[in-house]
Amino acid sequence: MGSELIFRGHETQPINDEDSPKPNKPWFTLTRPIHYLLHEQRLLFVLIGIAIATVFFVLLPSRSTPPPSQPLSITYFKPEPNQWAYKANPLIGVHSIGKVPLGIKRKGLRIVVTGGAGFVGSHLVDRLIERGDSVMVIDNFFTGRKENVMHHFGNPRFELIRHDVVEPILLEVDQIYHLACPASPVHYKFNPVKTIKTNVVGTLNMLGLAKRVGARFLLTSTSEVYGDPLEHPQKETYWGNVNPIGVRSCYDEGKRTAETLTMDYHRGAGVQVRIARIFNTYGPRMCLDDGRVVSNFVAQALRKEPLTVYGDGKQTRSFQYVSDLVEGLMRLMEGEHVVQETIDRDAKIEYRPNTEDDPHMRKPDITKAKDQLGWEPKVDLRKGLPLMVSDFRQRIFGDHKDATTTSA
Ligand SMILES: O=c1ccn([C@@H]2O[C@H](COP(=O)(O)OP(=O)(O)O[C@H]3OC[C@@H](O)[C@H](O)[C@H]3O)[C@@H](O)[C@H]2O)c(=O)[nH]1
Repeated sequence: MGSELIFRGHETQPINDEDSPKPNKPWFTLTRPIHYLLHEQRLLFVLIGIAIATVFFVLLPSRSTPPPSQPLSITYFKPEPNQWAYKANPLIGVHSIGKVPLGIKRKGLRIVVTGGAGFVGSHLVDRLIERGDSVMVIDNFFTGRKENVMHHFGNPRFELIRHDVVEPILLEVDQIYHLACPASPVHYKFNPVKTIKTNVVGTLNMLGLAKRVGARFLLTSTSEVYGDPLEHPQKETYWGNVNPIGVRSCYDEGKRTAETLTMDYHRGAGVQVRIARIFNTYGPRMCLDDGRVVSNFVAQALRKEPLTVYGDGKQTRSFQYVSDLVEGLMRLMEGEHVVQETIDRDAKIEYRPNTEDDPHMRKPDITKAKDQLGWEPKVDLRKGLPLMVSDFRQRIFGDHKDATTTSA
C-alpha cells in the first residue's frame, strides 16, 4: 500500500509540471501557493474555517463546567452573593463548587461509605441520601447487615457493593467516609489479625483511592487510641496510653496506624483528610448481641435477663446517640459527653470479671469541637435510649410496642 502511494506520487509529478511554469525560476516558488489558494475558492474555505475556530475558542471558557470526577477545590464557607456556593457538607464547612448556574439544581456528590451497611454507616448513608448525594456502600457484611440499608434498594442514587476493603477497589468519587472495621470489642477480638489488617491495609487502599481520584477522606478512628487514658477528659492533643501487645491492641494500634497513614497521605500526597475519634455510641440498628454495654443492657432488660456488669462497674464512658455522631461526622467532629446512667433500676445485676486492658474512664473534651465547628450533642440518654429500645424490641420480639412501656 505504501509503495503504491509513492509510485502514484511519481506519476502525478509530470502532470503537475505540465500545467506549471518552468520550475527553475525562483519567484515561481512564491506565487505557486498563492495561485493554488485562489483557485476554486480555496481561500474562502480557509477563512470560514478560521472564523469557526475563533468563535469556538472564544465561547468555550465561559461555558465549561468541571467534570464531576475532578478533585473539588475545598474552601471554607464564604458566601458571596454572586457565587454559586453549595453547602455540600456541614461537617467540613462548605465546598464552593461554583460554575453551576443559579436555578440549575446542583449535581449531588458521589460518596463512598465503607462499612455503610453497619450500625453507624447505615445512619450516615440515610443522611447523605436525604441530602441528595449518590452513595456507594462498600461492606463485607462481617458486622454490617443488608437490612440496615434495604430501604434504599431501588433508589438510583444508592449502590451496595459486597467488597472487603483489604482488597483494592477503583471508583470515581468525591468523598470517602472510611468506617469499615468491626468496632465492638467482642467482634474485633474475634479475629485480631484480620482486624489490624482491615485497619492498616484497608485504610491504605482507601487512602490510595482518595489520592488517585482526588477525593476527600474521612477516617472514623476511635477513643480507644487513648488506651487506658492517664488524662481525663481526653483532648485531641493527648497521645494516649495504649498497651501495644494486649488483646485490644489489634483495634487500638490498628486505628492509631490508620491515623498515621491518614496524616502521611495528607502531608505527603496532599490528600484532604479528616479524622474523627468516635466515643461510645448507641442507637437503633446496633447488632443485638455485639457485646457492647448499651446493646447488652437493652437486650438483657428486654429478655428479662440479669444485666452483666464487668469488673466493679466503676468504669466510666460517655455515650452518644447515633444521630449526634452522624451530625458530628458530617461536621468532622467527634465524641460527646453523657454521664453513664443506670438503664433499669429494678433489673438484677450480675457481676463478671472485667476484660483485659479495659479503660477505667473515658470522656471526651469537646471544647474544640464546640468552638470550631459549632457541634454539640443534642440527644441525651433519656431521649435516645427509648428509640433504641423500640428498635431492639421489634427485632427481638417482632412487635411494635411503644418503647416507654418496656422496663428499659
Ligand atoms: O455487658 C457488658 C458490656 C460491657 N461492660 C463494660 O462497659 C464498658 C464499655 O464497654 P463497651 O464494650 O460498650 O465499649 P468500650 O468502651 O470497651 O469500647 C468501645 O469504645 C469506643 C468505640 O470506638 C468502640 O465501639 C468500642 O471499642 C466497659 O468498661 C465494659 O467492661 C459491662 O459492664 N457489661
